[in-house]
Amino acid sequence: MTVANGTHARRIVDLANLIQDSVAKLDQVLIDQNTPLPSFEEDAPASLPDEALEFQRTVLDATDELHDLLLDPLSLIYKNTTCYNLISLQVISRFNIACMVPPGGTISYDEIARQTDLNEPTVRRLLRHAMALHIFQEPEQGMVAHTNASRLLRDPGTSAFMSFHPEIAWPSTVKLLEAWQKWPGSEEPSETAFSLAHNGIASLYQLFSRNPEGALRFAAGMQVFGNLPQFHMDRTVEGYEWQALGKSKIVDVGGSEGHLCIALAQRYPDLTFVVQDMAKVVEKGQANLPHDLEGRVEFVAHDAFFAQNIDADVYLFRTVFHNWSDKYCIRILRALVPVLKPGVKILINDMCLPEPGTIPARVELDMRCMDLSMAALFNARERDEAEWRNLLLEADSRFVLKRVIQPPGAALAIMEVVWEETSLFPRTILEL
Ligand SMILES: C[S@@+](CC[C@H](N)C(=O)[O-])C[C@H]1O[C@@H](n2cnc3c(N)ncnc32)[C@H](O)[C@@H]1O
Repeated sequence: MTVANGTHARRIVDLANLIQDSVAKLDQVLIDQNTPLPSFEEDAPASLPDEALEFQRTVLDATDELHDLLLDPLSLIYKNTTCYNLISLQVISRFNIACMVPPGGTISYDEIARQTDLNEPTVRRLLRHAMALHIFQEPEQGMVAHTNASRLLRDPGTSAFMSFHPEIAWPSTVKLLEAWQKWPGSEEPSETAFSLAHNGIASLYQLFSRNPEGALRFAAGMQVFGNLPQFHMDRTVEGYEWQALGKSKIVDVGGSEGHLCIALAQRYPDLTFVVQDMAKVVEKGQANLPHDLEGRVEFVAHDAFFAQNIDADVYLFRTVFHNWSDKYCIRILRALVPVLKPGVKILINDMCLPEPGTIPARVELDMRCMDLSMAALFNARERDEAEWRNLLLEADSRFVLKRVIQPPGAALAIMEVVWEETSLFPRTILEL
């Protein structure tokens, strides 16, 4: 039971004090750096200075917890049942409404309606809904202006990033229960909520192979997704002792167009890289490689399910395994075996789900949403430490998870796995 001076009562006061203290420190950084205060205004800065990020995180976590603590449970349930945000966001991105609103100016609902196939009352109700999310504002009756968030949506990549949930994730997620009931326990990437929602199109990859324009838009959106602070590549670049690897060769399996390897190569001159991905992807990466990295970053088309044929000191997998069920992850891991020697490292840069309630709820919720998203799209999952250990053991007991590094502020952990040949029960690719 909670009494007025009991645990919960103290918790709200503790949280309030923490918020006050952290806001004061954050404010001091802004004063010292002569940076404008956070606001929703169109010209407000898109991010806080690096020195303020730790205080920002503390305030966000504490205010969220305080907010939820002060809601009565019925209101907490009500808050979490909303399903309407995505409809206004879908319309904004479908009609590219952010580009209709002039920077620094206004446009009427009527004029926006004329540029879409919607009528004025519909546009008004949708945009007023978005305004309650701080996307657009109505500085005078009937006129629409930007906030800093809506102005960001003028950028095609940001618009593509926003459209992913209303256009792809949402229709799939509403089919998740149906998919689980239709194909209980399935690990197949074609037996998914996504395929139910997209008239039998087997996977996201198949959808994009039929729709190259959609594929480009998705790629642009994913690039912007990578700018979210918790997914930023810098967390990986700074979060591991890359320097201590000395003169090492790293193969980045499923490394896309090589953005991580390029960032690592620029920062750590002793390292060399091979980026492996599908042929079309690596072709693009090769074409865009900065000249000064030629010879240090190589691109090779390689299917991760086929036996690895490049000898290296480290095999890196960044957000690759979360796209696959255990069955397929095991195949990818076993495909490495032919080239592995004792001491070779496998670095897995992917989420390592926390024990429930051990990290701020806001951060945990994002991770658990990503887990459900992987289920809906790929029949895949995010994994906790025990699940990672089981997966590695199942693939081959010589894969030994040595460390789970959680870089500060990062959603993705860096899991250091070492190939050890002293194991009692080695299993190799030959047993597949
Ligand atoms: C979620 S993305 C991660 C990309 C990159 N590692 C990063 O962190 O930005 C997964 C990548 O795996 C690649 N991929 C998918 N199937 C593959 C396969 N069979 N062999 C090699 N790469 C594959 C995709 O093309 C894509 O670049």
